[in-house]
Amino acid sequence: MSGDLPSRIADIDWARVGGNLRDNGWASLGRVLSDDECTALIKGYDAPDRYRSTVAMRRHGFGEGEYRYYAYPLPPLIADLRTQLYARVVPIARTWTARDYPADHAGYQKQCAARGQTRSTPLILKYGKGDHNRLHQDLYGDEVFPIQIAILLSQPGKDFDGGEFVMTEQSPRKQSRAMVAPLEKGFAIAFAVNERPVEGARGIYKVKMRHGVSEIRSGSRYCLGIIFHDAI
Ligand SMILES: O=C(O)CCC(=O)C(=O)O
Ligand SMILES: [Fe+2]
Repeated sequence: MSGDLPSRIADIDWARVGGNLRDNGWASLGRVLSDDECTALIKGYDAPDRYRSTVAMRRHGFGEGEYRYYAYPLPPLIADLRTQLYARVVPIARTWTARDYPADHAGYQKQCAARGQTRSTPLILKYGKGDHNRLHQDLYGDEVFPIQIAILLSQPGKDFDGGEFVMTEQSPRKQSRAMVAPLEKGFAIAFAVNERPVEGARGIYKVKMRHGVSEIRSGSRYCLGIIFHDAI
């Protein structure tokens, strides 16, 4: 892949992303990280001083597998991804909530801090054979930024099999809709954290979204999660 991170992010068709998010609650961003960047992040999984905590998913009923929250200050690549992606999704988030979110992530973090949310939320998840991530929403307090990003760090069909990124959407008076996002190593997806607005005949209503990962059948799968609100 070519170009530095700002040009890769600038090259994404953000109007299409906004349209896909509006219509389906998720959008592919295409390739955002190089193979080398993915591999370096995976290697960093075992460097404990990068992280503020490690979560064994089974203990909390979250599934099977493990994840780690990056500690502040974030590694430069993670910090750059978070601030640059925030600047692109914030106009979309404003149309979802009619809230005038700050234009830059530092400004938004101040609003999180004012509600007691100061702990970092970017995370790296690690799954082995038989692991999975139950359908959930990444809520870490009352302050919720409505869109988040995940970047797959491993290659399906080579590093692992199974382990698909799945989402459900629950609309009032309807059965749930299931969606599967195709991802490859270094590819990213933007998706709704908890709900998205839908324009109905009688005004706007909300549909509930959840995301998770189906069982990994073989190999190991790593994923980077970029959540824009901080945690209590
Ligand atoms: O491992 C995945 O693909 C999903 C990770 C996840 O739940 C997240 O990024 O919030
Ligand atoms: Fe998640």
